[in-house]
Amino acid sequence: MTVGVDLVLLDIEGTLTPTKQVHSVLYDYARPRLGPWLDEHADSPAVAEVVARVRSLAGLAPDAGTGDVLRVLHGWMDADEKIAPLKTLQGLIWQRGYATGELVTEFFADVAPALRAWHAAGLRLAVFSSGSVTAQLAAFSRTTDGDVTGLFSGHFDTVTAGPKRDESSYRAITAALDVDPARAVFLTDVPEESAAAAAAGWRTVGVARPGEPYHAADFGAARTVASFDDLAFVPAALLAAGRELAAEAARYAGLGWMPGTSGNLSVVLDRDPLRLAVTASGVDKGELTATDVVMVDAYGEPVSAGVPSAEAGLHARIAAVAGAGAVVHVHALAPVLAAERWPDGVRLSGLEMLKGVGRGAHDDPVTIPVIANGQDMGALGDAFERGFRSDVPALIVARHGVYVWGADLRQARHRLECLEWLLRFALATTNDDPTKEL
Ligand SMILES: CSC[C@@H](O)[C@@H](O)C(=O)COP(=O)(O)O
Ligand SMILES: [Zn+2]
Repeated sequence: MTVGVDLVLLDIEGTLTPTKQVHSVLYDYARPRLGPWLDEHADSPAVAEVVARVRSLAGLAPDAGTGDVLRVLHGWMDADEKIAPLKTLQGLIWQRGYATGELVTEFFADVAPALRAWHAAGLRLAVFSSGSVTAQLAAFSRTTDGDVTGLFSGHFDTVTAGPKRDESSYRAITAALDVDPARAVFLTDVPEESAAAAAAGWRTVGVARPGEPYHAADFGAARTVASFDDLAFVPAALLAAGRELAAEAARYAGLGWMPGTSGNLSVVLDRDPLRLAVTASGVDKGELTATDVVMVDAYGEPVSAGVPSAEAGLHARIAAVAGAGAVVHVHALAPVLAAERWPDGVRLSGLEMLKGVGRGAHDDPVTIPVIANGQDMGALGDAFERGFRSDVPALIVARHGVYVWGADLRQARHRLECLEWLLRFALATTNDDPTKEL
C-alpha cells in the first residue's frame, strides 16, 4: 500500500538499529567512562548542570560527591531509565566515541536504502529518540552506511519534545516542524509510543522486527511491518497529483486522444527546484491509478520511484520556459494532420473559439508552432524554446502529437479541447485547397 505523507518521524532503538546495539555496545562504552568524564569535565557548565540535576532527582545532598552521583547514574543505566541528565551525559560520551571512530552505528539492512529513497522523493525525515539530540547527531555521523546526518531535518529528544509515551510530545514536534500530523507518519517499535502519536493525530506504523523485544507487540489499529521494505511512502502532494492526473488521463482516453499507451500529462509540484509529477511511461493512460506517477526534475529525470514518461524532459522544459502549472500531451489526429498541411506553423484566425486558446477575440489570430519529431527531449526542448511565444500555449510535434499547457490541468484541458476543434475546422474547411490558410 502506497501512503502519501510529507514527513517520516523515526524512533531509533529497535526501529533503525538493533536494540542490543544500545544495550551492549553503547551502554558498555558509556558505563566505564561516566566517572572519568565527570572528573575530567568538572569545570564544564553542561556537566555541572547534569550533576546538579542528578543530585536533585535522586534526593542526594546538594554537595554529594562524584561517587554518590556515579552510583545513581549506574543504577539508572542498569534499570534502563531514560532520565534526561543520564541521557545528556551518555550523549557527550558517545559523541566522542563516534568522533574517534570507536563507535559506529549499525542500521538494519533495510534502513539506509529506505531513508535515502524517501529523502530523494522529497519527504522530510526527523528523529524522536530518548537518546539526546547530541547522541542522535553523533550516531548518524558515523554509521555502517556512512554519514547520514544530511538526510534529517529535525531531531527531538525527551528534553526538546517530552516523554515518548506522551501525546503532548508529538504535538510539540508537529508544531516545531510545522507539519500537518495527518500527513506525517511515526515509525516505532513501542506500541505505547505509537498510541501517543496516534492520539496527537499522527499516522503511525508499528515496526515489529524479528528478534527484537517488541516483535510480537500489539499495535492495535496501527499497521505493522517487519521491515522498511514493506513501506511505500511518497510525498502526499505526489499522490494527490497522481490521482488528478489519472482522472484527467481517463477523460482524454475516453475522447480517443490517447490510443494505445500514447500521451502523457504533468503538473508542477515545486518551482524551486523545479519538480513535476508526470504520468508513468508505457502504460495505458486510460487505466492509470494514483500511483502511476513519478516525480521528475528540471531535466525530466526521476527523483522518485518508477519510470516517468519518455517525454518528461519536454514537459519540464515547457513548465520552466512557459511558467505552466500543467502540461498535457495527446495523440489526437487533427493536430498532426494540421502540421502535415502547414509544416511551418498552423495559423488560425476569424473564429470565436480562438478565445478558448487565450486570444482576446475572434479576429486575434494565432500561429501554433510546429517542430520536427525526435527521441531526444533536449533537442525537442531547444526547438520548442526557439519558437516559443508567451501568448501561445501549444506546440505541435509533427507526425507525433500536440502539447498544450496552462495554469492547471483544467485550463490546459479547456485550451486543448478548443484547439482541437479549431484544427478540425481548419482541416475541414481547407480540404479543397490545402495551401489555403485560415
Ligand atoms: C504509442 S507510443 C507513444 C510514445 O512513444 C509517446 O509518444 C507517448 O506519447 C507516450 O509515452 P510515455 O513514455 O508512455 O509517456
Ligand atoms: Zn507522444
